[in-house]
Amino acid sequence: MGFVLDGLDAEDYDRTYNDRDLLRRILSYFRPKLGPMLLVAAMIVLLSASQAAVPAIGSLAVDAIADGTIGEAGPALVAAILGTGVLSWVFNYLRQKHSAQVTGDVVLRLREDAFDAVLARDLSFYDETPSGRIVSRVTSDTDDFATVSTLTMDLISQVLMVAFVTVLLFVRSAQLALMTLLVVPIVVGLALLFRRIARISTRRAQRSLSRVNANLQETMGGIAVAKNFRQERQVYDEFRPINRQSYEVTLRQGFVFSTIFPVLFTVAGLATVALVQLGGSRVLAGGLTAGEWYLFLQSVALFWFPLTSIAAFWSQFQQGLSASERVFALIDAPPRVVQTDARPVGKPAGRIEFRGVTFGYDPASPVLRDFDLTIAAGESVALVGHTGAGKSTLSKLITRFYEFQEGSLLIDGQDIRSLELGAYRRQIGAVPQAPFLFSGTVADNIRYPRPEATDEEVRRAAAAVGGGDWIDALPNGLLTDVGEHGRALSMGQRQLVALARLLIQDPAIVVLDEATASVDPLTEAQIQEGLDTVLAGRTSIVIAHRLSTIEHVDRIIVLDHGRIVEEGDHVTLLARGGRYCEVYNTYFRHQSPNYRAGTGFVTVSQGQG
Ligand SMILES: Nc1ncnc2c1ncn2[C@@H]1O[C@H](COP(=O)(O)OP(=O)(O)OP(=O)(O)O)[C@@H](O)[C@H]1O
Repeated sequence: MGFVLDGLDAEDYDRTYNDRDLLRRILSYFRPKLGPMLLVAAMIVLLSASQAAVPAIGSLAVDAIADGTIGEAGPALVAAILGTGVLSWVFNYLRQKHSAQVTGDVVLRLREDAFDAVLARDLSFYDETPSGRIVSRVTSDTDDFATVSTLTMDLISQVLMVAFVTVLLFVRSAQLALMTLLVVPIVVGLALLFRRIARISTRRAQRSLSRVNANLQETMGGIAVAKNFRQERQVYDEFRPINRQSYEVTLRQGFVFSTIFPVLFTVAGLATVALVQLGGSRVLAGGLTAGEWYLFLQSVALFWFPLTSIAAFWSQFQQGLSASERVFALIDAPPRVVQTDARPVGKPAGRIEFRGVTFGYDPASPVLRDFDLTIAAGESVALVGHTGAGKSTLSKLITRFYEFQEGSLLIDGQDIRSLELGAYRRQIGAVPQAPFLFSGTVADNIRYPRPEATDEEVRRAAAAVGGGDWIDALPNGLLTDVGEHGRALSMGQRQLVALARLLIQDPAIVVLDEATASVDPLTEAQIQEGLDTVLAGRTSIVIAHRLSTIEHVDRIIVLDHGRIVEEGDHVTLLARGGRYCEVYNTYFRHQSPNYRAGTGFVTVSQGQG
């Protein structure tokens, strides 16, 4: 279907639940609310009965007029109509109040479960799923689900009212009642047929909307880059087809839904004509009273009302059902990182061994093949190599953000899969290139891994990093507000905060992706000093971008296309003139204090590579 449906595929964790499972799942959310729901149900029954009483009283009035007894019966009938009006209002008020409470509670729990599931997802989930799509599952999808429960209660109420009217009609004339019921199978058949089509087009509409959300979210995230490169036009041009697609899909959904009404109204109109004809001839023949005839006409009209409103609600109903399906799929998505055991971790020494590890983001094209590497406890290792060599991939496996396909990864000789994941992660200090700071103060951010850390501990950690002078440079010291994502701090300051945070966490293993952005020499020196403090006594794996790091570490590992092509310390490797020297010439040479453009190249031996 070309453009209109492009990119509207399901997420790979999406699934289709059959109606029974979906219903069972939905009901499981309502079960804890059984008490208030029974109250709502009682109110619905009473409300429907009092509404159905109105045409019944009307038909008594018509009969009373016909046989001339309206004079005596009139006041009682008027009082009955008024009474049922007041009662309807009271029942309706109680129903609305309690059903709003039930729905609100259910959505609250559903949203908590969805958010909990999102937090539990592996990092691969976030790499693969645009955050806008996740946001729309947790927010608008749960809202759509709320609409379903409100609509369901409305529908039940209407259907009950029809049931009461039908009973009344049966009491007065079985023949007319049976005539009215004749149309039910036709309408139900049509509605069932329509249901399938509606569900498909609704699902597409939701996906297209979440594509719009995802695009907006990404744009906001990268707005600084877009503006810097004057790409506003291109960003807009990318948005337009996605927005257009949402328009087309929603329009198509509207068309699908609008087909049901003409069909239903036609059937309803034809059936009403037939019924009026049949019933009218019976009245003329004297088989029915005028009151029965009145009740019959009212019933036919009432009968169509819930049936057409089922169709009218169908779109929202379908929307809510497929929304709930999407939320459940998110909640049920199986984790990729699977632990086989939950052995206690304690304080590991920090020995890391990759044994024949094969891993690919897409298993069909591995990034690491049969990879072996042993890092001793307390050793500091720098990973270097051209972009895409697999440096970050190694760190993502150690942090257990991704699941490898073959081989084993041992921590202190124990299979990484057998460890208690939460405890293991607490022993891993991972620092990304651009450390993320949460809104709050510098102290809040340093305390992040251990909220119970005292002010004194926080102050000591900050002071231990780079001598602590950087804190004095902050306008409000440790109480300086870092702004959204830490934007109020310089890149260098953010890195210093991240290092102090590591000291509070006190992990056994540090995995650090060094920032590529250069900072001023003073901050650089503070960061270097901070690193020396933070890495002392811990196993560290640094994706190195700074000359001072590669000069200081115990061992440098040169990676190329997921393989180790050389290893050793800086001096030995430089002397060897191999692959390391190529990498050095490209990335590190210019950082030397003696660097002058065009000089300082290290000779690479022929035949290397
Ligand atoms: N989330 C991902 N999904 C799919 N492929 C990925 C993903 N992350 C990395 N890759 C691929 O895996 C390979 C290794 O990437 P990796 O990020 O480990 O390289 P790197 O050496 O850290 O590079 P850089 O220095 O640029 O960060 C690359 O070919 C990259 O395209």
